[in-house]
Amino acid sequence: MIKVQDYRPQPFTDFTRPEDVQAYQAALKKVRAELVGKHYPLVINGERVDTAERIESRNPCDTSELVGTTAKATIQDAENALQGAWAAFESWKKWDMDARARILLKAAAILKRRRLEACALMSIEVGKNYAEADVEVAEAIDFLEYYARSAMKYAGFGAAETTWFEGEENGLMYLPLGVGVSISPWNFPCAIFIGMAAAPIVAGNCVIAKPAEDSGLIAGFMVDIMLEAGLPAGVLQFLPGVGKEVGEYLTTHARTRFITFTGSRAVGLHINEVAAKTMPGQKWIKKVILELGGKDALIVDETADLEVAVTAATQGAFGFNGQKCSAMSRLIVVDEVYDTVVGQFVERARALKVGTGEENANVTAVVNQMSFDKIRGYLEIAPQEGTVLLGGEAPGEHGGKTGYYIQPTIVGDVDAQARIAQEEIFGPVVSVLRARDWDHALEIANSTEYGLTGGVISNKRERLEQARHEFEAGNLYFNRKITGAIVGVQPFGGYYMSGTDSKAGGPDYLTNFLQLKTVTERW
Ligand SMILES: NC(=O)c1ccc[n+]([C@@H]2O[C@H](COP(=O)([O-])OP(=O)(O)OC[C@H]3O[C@@H](n4cnc5c(N)ncnc54)[C@H](O)[C@@H]3O)[C@@H](O)[C@H]2O)c1
Ligand SMILES: N[C@@H](CCC=O)C(=O)O
Repeated sequence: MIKVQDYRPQPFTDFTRPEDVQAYQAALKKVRAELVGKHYPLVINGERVDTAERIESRNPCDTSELVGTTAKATIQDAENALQGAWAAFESWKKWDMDARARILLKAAAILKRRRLEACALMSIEVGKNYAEADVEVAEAIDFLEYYARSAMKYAGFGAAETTWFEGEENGLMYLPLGVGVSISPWNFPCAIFIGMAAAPIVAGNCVIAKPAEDSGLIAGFMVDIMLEAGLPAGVLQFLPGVGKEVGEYLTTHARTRFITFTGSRAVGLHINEVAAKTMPGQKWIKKVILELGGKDALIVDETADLEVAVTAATQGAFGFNGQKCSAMSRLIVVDEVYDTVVGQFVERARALKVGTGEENANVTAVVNQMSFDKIRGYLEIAPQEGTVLLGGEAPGEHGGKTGYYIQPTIVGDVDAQARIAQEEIFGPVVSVLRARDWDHALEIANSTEYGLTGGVISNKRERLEQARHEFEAGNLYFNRKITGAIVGVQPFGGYYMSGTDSKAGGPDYLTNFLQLKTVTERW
């Protein structure tokens, strides 16, 4: 058995220290010199495979800048990746669990050394500011370290307990599923991309990883680290491509054993539907793991510490421009403190600095034209659905740079059933809802089809206990922000329309990618 010290999450960098800011700025220069402009081909069976067409990755904070390109996989590439992964599975499934875990631990060590480069690349590719990028790379390291250790629980015959039965030996063993496809979003393009690949891989599966179109470079960077760590050919196939093309091909394929998907509700539900249809020659029921969107609420009651409330609301709403499934997009405040809380929240948000990821602004540009247009659509209906207290405009430029800039926006007195209170906007736009009292606030919080994150700022113990049971959220937080789950500390995932509650970074996450076999021998 592998000998490692207990898992401890990575500490975050303190960017109030000038030396840490300088180190980050040096990394930005290094990345501009060495990674910007780079092209990442596909990786199939350990070989770099290029394609005639390419996917461009542009800086959302300055769309004139081409950050780099990836290959654009064809259907034939997807087929080759799938067949190659099944061939690799024949040997990978026989590796000892600790040998597989060692590769993740080595990848974590490499990423620790290249932490600043990964951060800087995300600042340029998706517009993360320093702290957001730093926390994400810490999470990526944590996923590798945590899943490597979790894997040990599932090694060998008898890994899960059975009851003694006279005259027989009975035992359970965990087996990998086979080859699966991992489809990831652009908003956590390092941590979620690698977490969704590393977990099935350490469990003995082979994975075709399809990154989001907007974040192929950081994904390619992570694949290079996994290969450098010693992952054998074919175990991780890197397949940047268009979701509707290669994603669709693989999710409907008879030889796909499992699909792990993180992204929008619409695409997730579509995948769930097509994956449920049995294709000719298919000999299993596909396993589908879905992590989808949210319409996450924070309740502030009249007993709350208002400073805690305003800080939690500001961080939860505007961290990475609200582009988190966990973002606070509904602030529910009881009438008695509504005006005070909302007034302070608006002032705090007004002070946020808008700019580029590289400038370390609080709020940067949203990821792409589609997001920009979608959010603009919500800004147009906002005045009919409430009172716009802050922002409300989408200037599309900042400091002379064209980019997908949206003003931090707060809309007050929104009805709980309004579209901006029900639909995921995925941008820096918050709906504030007035509740008569605590019971009404909880009722409003539970009035969407989602169930991802939620929070309560209150000093009343009975209410916190009630919320513990009745607030419908996969991740519930009291007296703090509702974003920023840490691997192993706050296993993450939602239920209802937010997903299958698989709890990434949790103690049972690897069982999503394992099947159990009972073996009995009569003596
Ligand atoms: N619950 C979570 O843990 C979690 C975490 C991060 C993001 N999200 C959600 O992700 C969404 C934002 O990410 P996004 O815009 O990249 O989502 P998206 O659904 O547009 O895309 C996600 C991935 O799916 C692929 N895809 C698109 N169409 C496909 C198809 N027909 N078949 C197969 N694959 C297809 C895309 O190429 C991309 O790689 C938000 O809704 C957010 O809440 C959820
Ligand atoms: N796990 C992240 C959210 C991931 C989705 O975007 C958080 O807890 O804030």
